[in-house]
Amino acid sequence: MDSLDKGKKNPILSSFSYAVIGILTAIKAERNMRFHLISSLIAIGLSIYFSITKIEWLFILFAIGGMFALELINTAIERVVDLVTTEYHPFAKQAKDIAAGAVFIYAILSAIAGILIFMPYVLKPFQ
Ligand SMILES: Nc1ncnc2c1ncn2[C@@H]1O[C@H](COP(=O)(O)OP(=O)(O)OP(=O)(O)O)[C@@H](O)[C@H]1O
Repeated sequence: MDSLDKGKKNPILSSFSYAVIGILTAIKAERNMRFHLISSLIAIGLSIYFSITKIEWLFILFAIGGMFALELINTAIERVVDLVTTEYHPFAKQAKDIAAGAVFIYAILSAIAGILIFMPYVLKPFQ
């Protein structure tokens, strides 16, 4: 049995544990992941504080989950690019910048969703 066959006895459990290891590795290595973690905790805290509706929770949870998923994919792309070359290559630049672009678009959308959801709750006492 070589090292890649380890854990094949329970494939569901092992792929779950690899996924958790991947998430923890990215949180440890990537500053952006830690930023998303803190932002997510703040968003969840505000959602509980303002007792937002079920539909609003759905948007918040999809914003958080989507952001983490995209940042993980972006990190994986960065790793693969660095594995292929640490030399300057225009395709390496394109791959990293395009993946970063995907994260950026989702981050903007998530921020807009957050503002649209929380703003009315914040402004309510002043109306
Ligand atoms: N091998 C490469 N060839 C050409 N350009 C590269 C290469 N590696 C990185 N770059 C460019 O440098 C920028 C910074 O790359 P880096 O790998 O530090 O990722 P990053 O965008 O700073 O993300 P993070 O901070 O999450 O690691 C990239 O966005 C890309 O434009």
